[in-house]
Amino acid sequence: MSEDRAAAYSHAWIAAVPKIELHVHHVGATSADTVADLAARHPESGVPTDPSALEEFYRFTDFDHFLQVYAAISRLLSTPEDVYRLTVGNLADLAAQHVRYVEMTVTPNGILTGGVPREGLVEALDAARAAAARDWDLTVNWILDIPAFTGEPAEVVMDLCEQRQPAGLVALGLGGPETPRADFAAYFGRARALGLGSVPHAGEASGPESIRAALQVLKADRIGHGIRAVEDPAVLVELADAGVHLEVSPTSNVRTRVVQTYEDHPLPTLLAAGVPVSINSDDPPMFGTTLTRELQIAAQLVGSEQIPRFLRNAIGASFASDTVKRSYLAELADAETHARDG
Ligand SMILES: O=c1[nH]cnc2c1ncn2[C@@H]1O[C@H](CO)[C@@H](O)[C@H]1O
Repeated sequence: MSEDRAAAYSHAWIAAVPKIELHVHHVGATSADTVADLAARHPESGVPTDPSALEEFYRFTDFDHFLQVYAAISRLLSTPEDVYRLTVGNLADLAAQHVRYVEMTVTPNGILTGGVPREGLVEALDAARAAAARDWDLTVNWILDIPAFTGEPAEVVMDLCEQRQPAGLVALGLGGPETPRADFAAYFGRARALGLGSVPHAGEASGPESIRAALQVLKADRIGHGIRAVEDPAVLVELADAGVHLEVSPTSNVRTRVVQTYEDHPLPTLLAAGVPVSINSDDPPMFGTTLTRELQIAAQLVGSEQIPRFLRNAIGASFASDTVKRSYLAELADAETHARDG
């Protein structure tokens, strides 16, 4: 990693600043201790029951290997209480980093496969969301995603979208393997007709053509990752002109081996091209990181003076209410003033 530039904002300031998280996967945000506890109840799962052994389990050989591990952890959830405990724990970890607003991506398929009933899943998410608002002043909205595995049933996800469940559902996502994005056109058309946002992953494991399809066919409001836009200057221009925002997670890209090292990360090129970007944590414990650390890494890659801009981009590209947006922007402006004062 390049050495820190004359830091406008210190690592301590970044740790303390109020934050926004737009790209974090529900099960992928689970602490090692919670995963180990769940695994102890499912010895057949092959997931380590010792938190320190999880570190090795989380060493991914490539993106597909990462997806297999993710699926194994999702299947550990077997009751609504499991889902509630896991979700509240994950939201507490965000609140402790001064996250004020999160859009968390839930993959219903992975959890229902483990035997959690659909109503139980929805109730657990509703209760966790209410607890976060009450106990930590953390506003939570949800994105439901379709895992793009061949043959995976998407109607489960669409049914929940139609019922507007869970409370605070704001958008439809598309995760898992990067099969052609255009195959999912009908689902995203239905979601948009329901007033939901379109936030597919693209340009992570596959090239810039997936970003073009996400833009043109899925009418993406934002794109998960999208970093491989740098392989096609025309796609960079398309993103910048349309003002479509990329949710960038540097450590995720290094750990799934989409990018070889931090120095190779395309973040500086995206900024130079005028593409709006935010910094996110993706699956933080699985990648040995946190949102705070991702922002500190971004500061080292492109200069800490960019951090307030990333946070403003994030709230601007979010599906938060105007009230939440206004109150966050005031808090952020305050934090900037204090950095200058002191
Ligand atoms: O970085 C990521 N890229 C793509 N999918 C991801 C990522 N992190 C977690 N998932 C999750 O993997 C599921 C497969 O069961 C996806 O649906 C997605 O939510």
